[in-house]
Amino acid sequence: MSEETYEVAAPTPAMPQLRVAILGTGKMGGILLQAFLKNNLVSPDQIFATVHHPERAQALSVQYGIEMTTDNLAAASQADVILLGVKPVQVPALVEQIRPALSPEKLVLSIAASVMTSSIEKAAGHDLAVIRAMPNTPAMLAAGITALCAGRFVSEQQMAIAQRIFQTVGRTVVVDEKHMDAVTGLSGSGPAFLYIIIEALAEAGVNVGLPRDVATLLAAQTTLGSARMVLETGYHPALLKDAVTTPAGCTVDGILELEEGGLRVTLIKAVKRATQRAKELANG
Ligand SMILES: NC(=O)C1=CN([C@@H]2O[C@H](COP(=O)(O)OP(=O)(O)OC[C@H]3O[C@@H](n4cnc5c(N)ncnc54)[C@H](O)[C@@H]3O)[C@@H](O)[C@H]2O)C=CC1
Ligand SMILES: O=C(O)[C@@H]1CCC=N1
Repeated sequence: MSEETYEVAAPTPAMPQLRVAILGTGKMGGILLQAFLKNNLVSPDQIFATVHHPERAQALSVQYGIEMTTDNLAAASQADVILLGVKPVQVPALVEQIRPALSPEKLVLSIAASVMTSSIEKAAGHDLAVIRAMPNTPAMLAAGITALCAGRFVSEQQMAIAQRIFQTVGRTVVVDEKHMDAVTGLSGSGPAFLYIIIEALAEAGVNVGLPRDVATLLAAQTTLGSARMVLETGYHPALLKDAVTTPAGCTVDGILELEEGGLRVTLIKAVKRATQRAKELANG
């Protein structure tokens, strides 16, 4: 297995000096916040998070034992690394709001789909280090993958810091920014596509007589095991498929149905469509 594992994230050393702000602690921001705390990446007094509603800030503050408010500028002012976790269309207003806190020494990590590093740099009005990241929800189990790309003013050291931060939630891969919408359509949205496949396989199991819990277990573990085979053997998926397909056996009959139903083309279209939509999200 490679150094970067996906079952359990590579142990990420604590960064004792680092102070992190998460602005917009929703589904994805919340997953990241919990991972940072669980992995002792930073201690609770080094992390400052915000949400939109004061009541939610209060409740989450108690839940996580951290400073949690609705004051983005105050949170950003206290941090070295500022993670933008709001919706794409909300990013420009957020950057405008925290502009007084954006000095050239700070590192901005944006997980917003669609939003270009250049638009954040421009809104900051100076040479700001911006890294765009696209994590996915299996981050909750440290089984995610985060693609990262650097803006114009990012040093190698800052990219290394970003990788260490996102390694708390799984693997990381550095890509050119021109690929980020495609990454969004594939691995950002991908868990939703795969849950539908798992749900459908389980439904099929029920249809052929299995109890639902057994069918769901079989479908999910088969998906997990098959993914591990691709990652850990390095074999092409087609070769692994061939090994399952006994001549004149039952698998080939199932494959025929999949091809006739257009599963392959449908998945390609789904990723293409999600990629296309990812390009538009920054504009609402
Ligand atoms: N959900 C996912 O699987 C992934 C989401 N993303 C990106 O993460 C971002 C957030 O997505 P989700 O977590 O799914 O949405 P969400 O709606 O759960 O989270 C957005 C959060 O922003 C907060 N918020 C809104 N306005 C705010 C403001 N002015 N100040 C502070 N907080 C504010 C809201 O209270 C909410 O908690 C999006 O940009 C999305 O593209 C990226 C990768 C995967
Ligand atoms: O659906 C979305 O827009 C976000 C980005 C990738 C996953 N969720």
